[in-house]
Amino acid sequence: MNNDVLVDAQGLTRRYGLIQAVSGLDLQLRNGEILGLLGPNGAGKSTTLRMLAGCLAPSEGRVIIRGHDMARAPSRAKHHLGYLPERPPLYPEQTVREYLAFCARLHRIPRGEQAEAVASAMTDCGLSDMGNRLIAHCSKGYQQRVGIAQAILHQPDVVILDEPTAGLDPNQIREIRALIRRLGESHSVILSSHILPEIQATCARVAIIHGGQLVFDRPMHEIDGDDHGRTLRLGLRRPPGSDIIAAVPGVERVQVTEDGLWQLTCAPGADPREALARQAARDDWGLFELSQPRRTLEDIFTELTSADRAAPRQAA
Ligand SMILES: Nc1ncnc2c1ncn2[C@@H]1O[C@H](COP(=O)(O)OP(=O)(O)OP(=O)(O)O)[C@@H](O)[C@H]1O
Repeated sequence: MNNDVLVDAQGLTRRYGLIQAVSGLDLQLRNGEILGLLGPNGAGKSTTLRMLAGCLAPSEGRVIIRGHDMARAPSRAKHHLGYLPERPPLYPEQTVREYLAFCARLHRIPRGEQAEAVASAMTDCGLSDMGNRLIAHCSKGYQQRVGIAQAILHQPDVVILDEPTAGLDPNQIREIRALIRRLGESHSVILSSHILPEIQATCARVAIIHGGQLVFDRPMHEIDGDDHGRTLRLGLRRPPGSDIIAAVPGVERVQVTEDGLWQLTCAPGADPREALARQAARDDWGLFELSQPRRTLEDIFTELTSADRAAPRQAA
C-alpha cells in the first residue's frame, strides 16, 4: 500500500436490520489532508466514521489504518486514530484536567508522559486556563474543545471529527473551525458535516455521501469550474439554427436552456469563445451574453443529493 495513505476504507457496508446505512464505500485519507465528508441528514456519515474509528464493525469491507487492519489488529490501528463522536463522551462531574488525565490512561499513554500529554492537548485546544473548571460548567464550545483534546492526546496521525460544530453559536463555530485548521497542520483530519460552508471553510478535499454511497470525491480546488470550462452560456437576440452554432470550431454540443439561452459543450481543450464572438458580430446574431458558468459545491451537492437520486436503502 502507498505509505502516504493513512486511512484506506475498502467496500465498507453496514446494515442495521433491513436498513442499508452504508453500501460498498471506498475512501482514502492521505497524509496531511483535511477531508470533509458531506451529506444530508441520514446519508450515512456517522455510520461511516464510526466504522473508520473502529467503534462499529462493518457488515462487509475493511478499514486499514497506516497498514493495520482494524478487524485483525484493532489496538495497533486505533493507536494512530483520535475520534470525536457526534455526542462526545464527557463526564460533567469531572474537571477538564481530571477528564483528560482519565482519557490519557485509556489511550495507554505511559504514566510518566500523561501530565505532559494533557498539558500539550490543552494548549493546542485553547484550554490552558480551563483545567480546574468542571466540564458541566463549560460552555458547549469549550466542551467541544475538550472532546477534541481527548482525541489528540496520544498524538494520533489521523483525527476523525463527527459534526464538530453541531449546536455551537457562530463565534464558537469560528473558533472550532480555526482549531481544526490548526490541527490540520500536524494531523490528517476527516470531519463530517451537512453544512456546505463548514466544509468549504476547513477542507482541502470533499467527499459527498448520499443514500449510504459515496457519490463524489474531489479536491476542493478542482470544484470551482468543475467541468474545466467545457460549458458556455450564449445569449443571442437573433439566433441562427442550432446546426450553425454547432458548426463553430470547438463546439461539441448545443442545447437551449429553460431561460431561452444556449448552453454549449466545448470539445476537450477547445475554447471557441473568440470564434463565436467573431461569427456573432459578422452574421448579426445580436450577442448579449457569452459566459462560462461555474459549478459551485452547492450546485454539485444539490444535483447529487436531490430526492429523486436517493439510492435504495433496503438491504437485499
Ligand atoms: N443504530 C441504528 N439502528 C438502525 N438504524 C440506524 C442506526 N444508526 C443509524 N441508522 C440509520 O442509518 C442511516 C444512516 O444514519 P447515519 O446516522 O449514519 O447518517 P448521518 O449522515 O450521520 O445523519 P445525521 O447527519 O442526521 O447524523 C439512517 O437511515 C439512520 O436512520
